[in-house]
Amino acid sequence: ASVPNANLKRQVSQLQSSYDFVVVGGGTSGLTVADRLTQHLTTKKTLVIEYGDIQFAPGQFDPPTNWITPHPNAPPSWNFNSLPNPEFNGKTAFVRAGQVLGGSSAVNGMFFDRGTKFDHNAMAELSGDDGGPPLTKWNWSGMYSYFKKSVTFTPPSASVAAKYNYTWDEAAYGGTGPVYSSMARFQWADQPVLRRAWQEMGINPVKECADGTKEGICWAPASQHPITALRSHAGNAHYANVQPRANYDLIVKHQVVRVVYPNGPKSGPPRVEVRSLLDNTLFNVTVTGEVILSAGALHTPSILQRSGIGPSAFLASAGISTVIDLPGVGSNLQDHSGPPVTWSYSSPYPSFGPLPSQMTSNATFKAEATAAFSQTPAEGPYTLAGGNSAIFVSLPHMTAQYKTITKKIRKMATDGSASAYLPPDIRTDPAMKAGYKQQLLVLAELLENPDSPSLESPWATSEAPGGAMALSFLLHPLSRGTVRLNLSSPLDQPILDYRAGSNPVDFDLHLAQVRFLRRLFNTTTLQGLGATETAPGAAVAADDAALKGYVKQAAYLSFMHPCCTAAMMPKPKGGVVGRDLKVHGAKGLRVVDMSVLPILPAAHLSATAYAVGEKAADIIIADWE
Ligand SMILES: Cc1cc2nc3c(=O)[nH]c(=O)nc-3n(C[C@H](O)[C@H](O)[C@H](O)COP(=O)(O)OP(=O)(O)OC[C@H]3O[C@@H](n4cnc5c(N)ncnc54)[C@H](O)[C@@H]3O)c2cc1C
Repeated sequence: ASVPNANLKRQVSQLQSSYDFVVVGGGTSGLTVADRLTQHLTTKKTLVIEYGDIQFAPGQFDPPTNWITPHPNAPPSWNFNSLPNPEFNGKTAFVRAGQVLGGSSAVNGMFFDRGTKFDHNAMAELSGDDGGPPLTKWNWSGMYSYFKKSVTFTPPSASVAAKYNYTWDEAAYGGTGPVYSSMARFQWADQPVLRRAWQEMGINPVKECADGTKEGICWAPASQHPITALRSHAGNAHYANVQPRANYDLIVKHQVVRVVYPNGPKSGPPRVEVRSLLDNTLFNVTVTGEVILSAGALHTPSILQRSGIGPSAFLASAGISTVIDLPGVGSNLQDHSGPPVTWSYSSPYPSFGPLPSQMTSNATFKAEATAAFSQTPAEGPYTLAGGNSAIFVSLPHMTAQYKTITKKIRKMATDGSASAYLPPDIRTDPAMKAGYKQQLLVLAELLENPDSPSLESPWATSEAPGGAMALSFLLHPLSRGTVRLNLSSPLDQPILDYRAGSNPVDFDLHLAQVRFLRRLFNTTTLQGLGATETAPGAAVAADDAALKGYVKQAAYLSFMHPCCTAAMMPKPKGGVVGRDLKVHGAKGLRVVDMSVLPILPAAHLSATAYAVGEKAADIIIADWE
């Protein structure tokens, strides 16, 4: 990585006496906002305060890793283990978040897709869209231009496109944003096998999945440079590659503890209390314009709670005086989750080649892969990152019984029984109940829509230890978890209570997904290869209770997409921010990161984090210009 040439500070003494804007967290959304603010509001000074350091390479999937290498709970990532999930036999969710300049975009799988127009229209409905100014509309038409703006897309060469049958539509792109989006120049040998099998299951290839519709088989670009295939992330795109700007300061290895309103939250902006990770000293940054919280879905709610903004009962238990009682802070946690189906082939798997296991088992293959990546343009397995294809399937295309499921959801929403599934400490709160009811009604509509995917199965390869697998992602979960401060150590990572499966309808959805994916084993392609199902197995799948047992045992409870912990919904619906992203009742304080989504989209989240950052920047610039 190039050495950053903007104004890097490592000591508090190097900071200016006050800033117009302080962005808390130099991650995916935060650096997007900081870049745009400093570019357009040239007389205003912006400071980014980042917990991690500048540590750009290697990220996950970058050489010299073995394609997927576990990271320790240390920079550049935080690892979280959630509280045990009783509905999943006490299993914990393993979640990771970026702890580095660039945030999670610097460590993620680089799968670079977008949600659907149905997702974003649903979010707009939940945000309380009442026909206000276009800038604060969060429906698809209010978001699409920001998805486009945030990236520069480079189509694959004709030969690469022909080799892998890549399809795309440049009309979905056309922006010149500093984040690169391009197609891999490599696929593992079994990739086309699954693609053929999915088509035999009636899942049709979609030419372009980034234009608001994506029900079918999708190619997604990766967030990587089109020639070098190096990871493109917020740290290099929105900071290191920015020409020096006198109004753009960054301090790294400092933790924002909280925001402080000395005269109450109506007389903002607040000052920002910061802790040096070098010597543990505390100091305040004076802000004259706004504080923008962009610490990600797991840390933004922690900062709000330490600031006295959150569920008052919880704050009282933590010994923190309530500044604003906002029960939604950290109370709407969602993530993608689900079990795989697995199989083996009668002939030895390596009749396909190459496969990812060769990265660890064959030193020559790995050396060749490393050399290929250094070519111009880069070639080989390292250009694929975590993979760039997936199926996205709607509930009506998975099961004829879909209306039984959506009827159940509507019933529990309208008769009020659903509130029993909310986290215990906010369960009786009228605003949280009203908001959850609306979320469920909106989700029932999404789940019923034959064009709105509710299952994703991503694949770069089906190879897995001991055989082959296809994962299922529950794209629109109904269960809600919490992020709460660790009372014995409130400056540390917060406590995550995923509460996976607390709404029982999530199991109906998991069961429908597994049963649908098992149809793979009846396809001519997999039968022809002698595929034998290893899990869950026909006997288990035939029985609801047994299959539920399998889901509990085999599910991954996080696919690293935590969100929605400071939801953009009205205050009487349990929301934390309005459509202008301002925290309800707090002057000079906004949230701009994946916390603000009210529900998960049918997508991995980084493209959405950039688009939200771009849109937020325009909203803030319009307010201050
Ligand atoms: C391992 C992994 C794999 C993933 N795979 C994909 C994928 O393939 N495709 C995809 O689209 N998405 C993927 N995601 C998700 C996606 O990258 C994130 O959802 C998105 O980048 C989040 O953006 P954000 O701006 O909300 O937060 P982040 O980008 O995480 O930024 C938050 C920043 O705040 C900093 N911070 C936290 N607390 C403080 C504090 N108190 N003071 C100062 N700074 C603080 C953090 O260090 C971080 O830099 C993955 C995520 C992970 C972790």
